[in-house]
Amino acid sequence: MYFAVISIFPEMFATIRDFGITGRAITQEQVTIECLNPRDYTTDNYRRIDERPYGGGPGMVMMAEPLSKAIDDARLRASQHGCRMDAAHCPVIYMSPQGQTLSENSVVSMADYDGMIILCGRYEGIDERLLAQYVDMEVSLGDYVLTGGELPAMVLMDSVIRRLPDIMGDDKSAEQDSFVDGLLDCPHYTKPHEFAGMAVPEVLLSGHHANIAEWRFSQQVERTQTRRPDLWQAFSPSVQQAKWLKALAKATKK
Ligand SMILES: Nc1nonc1C(=O)NCc1ccc(Cl)cc1
Repeated sequence: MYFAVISIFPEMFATIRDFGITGRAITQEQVTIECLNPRDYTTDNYRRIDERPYGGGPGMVMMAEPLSKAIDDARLRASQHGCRMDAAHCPVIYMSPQGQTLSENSVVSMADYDGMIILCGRYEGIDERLLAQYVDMEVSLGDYVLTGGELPAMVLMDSVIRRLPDIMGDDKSAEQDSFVDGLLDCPHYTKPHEFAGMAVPEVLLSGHHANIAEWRFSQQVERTQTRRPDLWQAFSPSVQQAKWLKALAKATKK
């Protein structure tokens, strides 16, 4: 999958390029991340990418011209990487609190794209005419305001890369499917057997995989019911999960 990020701080993206699963996806050439700096598309001596806002007010606004040239170049490079250049296959995504809130479901569908071009804003905002002309999708991490779009862009790329095929190996399915089903994750334990006077739940040491799977599901149910009743309301169990729920209901009735 091809990612182009438009940002005045390209160095920030070393965070996902140089470490962990996202870094490995790049070395294994499953993922390409290119950073394009709008400053490289300016024509004046000061390499201006921001100006005072029309209508007055505090701060600066990012100018349309350098961003439009950077996005045009990103589109060219995306097509050279084999991306089909339309909104359904390689959208221009703008990270902002005004966008649609990111969820695991939308991450899963975005993993099907050939690529994406992610626009990272700074200052007070980006000239609206640039957004109108180029942006296919506005995405928000949540209702809080950061100093720029770079961290949101890295969160988006990290979550999408994690859902690409052959990235997470075979252990992905277990923990991943549970959350995608709309339940919170179960607790996890590892060595040593005892920590701070607390042991590990016996069932996890039993080697009884069916009981372990049922116990983990019951923990997910309990956590989701207590911490996220909204998710619990929306939850639709699989056939196996419905069987476990029935058994759980019986057990709690006794
Ligand atoms: N919450 C969020 N979810 O996605 N992005 C955010 C966010 O706060 N961006 C900060 C931001 C975005 C655009 C500009 Cl021009 C300046 C700062």
